[in-house]
Amino acid sequence: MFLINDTTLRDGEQAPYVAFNTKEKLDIAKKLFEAGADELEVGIPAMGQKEQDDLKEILALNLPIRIMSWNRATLNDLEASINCGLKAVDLSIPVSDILIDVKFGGDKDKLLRQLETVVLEAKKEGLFVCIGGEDSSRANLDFLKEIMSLGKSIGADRFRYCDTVGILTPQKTYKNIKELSSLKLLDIEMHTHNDFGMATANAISGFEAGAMSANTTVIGLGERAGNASFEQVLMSLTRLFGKNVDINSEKLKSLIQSVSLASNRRIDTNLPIIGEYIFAHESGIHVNGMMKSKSAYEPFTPNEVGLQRAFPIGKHSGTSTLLYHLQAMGINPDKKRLQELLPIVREIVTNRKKVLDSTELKELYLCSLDI
Ligand SMILES: CC(=O)SCCNC(=O)CCNC(=O)[C@H](O)C(C)(C)COP(=O)(O)OP(=O)(O)OC[C@H]1O[C@@H](n2cnc3c(N)ncnc32)[C@H](O)[C@@H]1OP(=O)(O)O
Ligand SMILES: O=C(O)CCC(=O)C(=O)O
Repeated sequence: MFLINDTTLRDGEQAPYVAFNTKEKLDIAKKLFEAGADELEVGIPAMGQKEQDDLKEILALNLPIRIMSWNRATLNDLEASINCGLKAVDLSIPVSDILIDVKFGGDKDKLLRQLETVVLEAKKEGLFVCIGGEDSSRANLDFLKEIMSLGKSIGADRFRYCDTVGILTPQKTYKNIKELSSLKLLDIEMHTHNDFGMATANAISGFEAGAMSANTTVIGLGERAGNASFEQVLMSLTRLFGKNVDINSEKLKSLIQSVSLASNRRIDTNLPIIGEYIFAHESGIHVNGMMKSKSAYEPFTPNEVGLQRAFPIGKHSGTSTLLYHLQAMGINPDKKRLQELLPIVREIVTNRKKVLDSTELKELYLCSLDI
């Protein structure tokens, strides 16, 4: 069982120039649940009253999934979470030498003592505790093992392995997670960043190596280049690894639109899983194949993600595309004429940088009959 713990409402909102209001947060939380998220990380109580009020409203939705907050591993942050009524917390602690220097003046003993105190307090309150290993990918593996052993001995439930600055590769992820997961100390959660475009691949690689869950964000929103994307991880798990999620395409589409609007980020037309053009087949050979079998050039169907298939009439079209459009308008064209039309279509499209619509094609075809 591999869980998706979505952090659109925490790390996603940390993306520069992004700020969600309460209504947007509630809408996104509901839609994340409906689209298949197993758990949600929804905010940072230490930010103050407004954030705490929002968190309470999200909890009041009573979604039947785990709702978590993000906290520094401090008693004050923990207290703020407890006061909100949260039953699950991520307690974050730096684990790489560079961040231990920055945040704990290099004092690992102090760090371990503080972590122990705060985890024990959280467990005393009956909370589910995930230890967030900030900057795990730049940390010494032996130190991670020490943190995980300590975590296990004091009752923590999970360790979040964070690729905080996004420097992992799938191979390195696999090696590190395999080594840590084989110790069977704590369940491991992947938290991957996209600085080199590998966040989703690294999350999946962690899963293959024994991690039990991954943080995601819708449209990959998040710090700097963002996080592993919810829709990419969800679809990869269901389509490539057989995870049993009933993806509701309408819900996915509506979730993505909500996050795009609330974050003021547009969705690239070629964005995997959800980009508007990812089922637009222009190349002649592809269209020819698609006319014979719908799975010829598609890894999954557009309706699974609420998109539509298209066959634009463009520079790379072949006669199959022209035939498809003309037949749809009740014309049974002469194949030789279609061959003659191809260079004309290419020239028009290249000159004006815009594909032909089917009416223009019809006119072109009918004109060619008059010549
Ligand atoms: C990798 C990540 O994504 S971590 C999550 C980061 N997210 C955010 O920062 C978004 C929300 N943050 C905020 O609203 C504010 O930064 C607050 C409310 C949390 C804190 O604000 P301030 O009190 O003004 O502190 P400020 O942000 O300047 O500094 C953070 C402090 O937390 C300390 N700190 C950071 N991480 C940790 C940690 N995991 N455990 C303990 N202390 C920590 C820092 O060392 C610093 O302490 P210092 O003041 O003694 O130098
Ligand atoms: O410590 C955590 O739980 C996550 C922190 C984070 O967002 C990161 O390391 O990128």
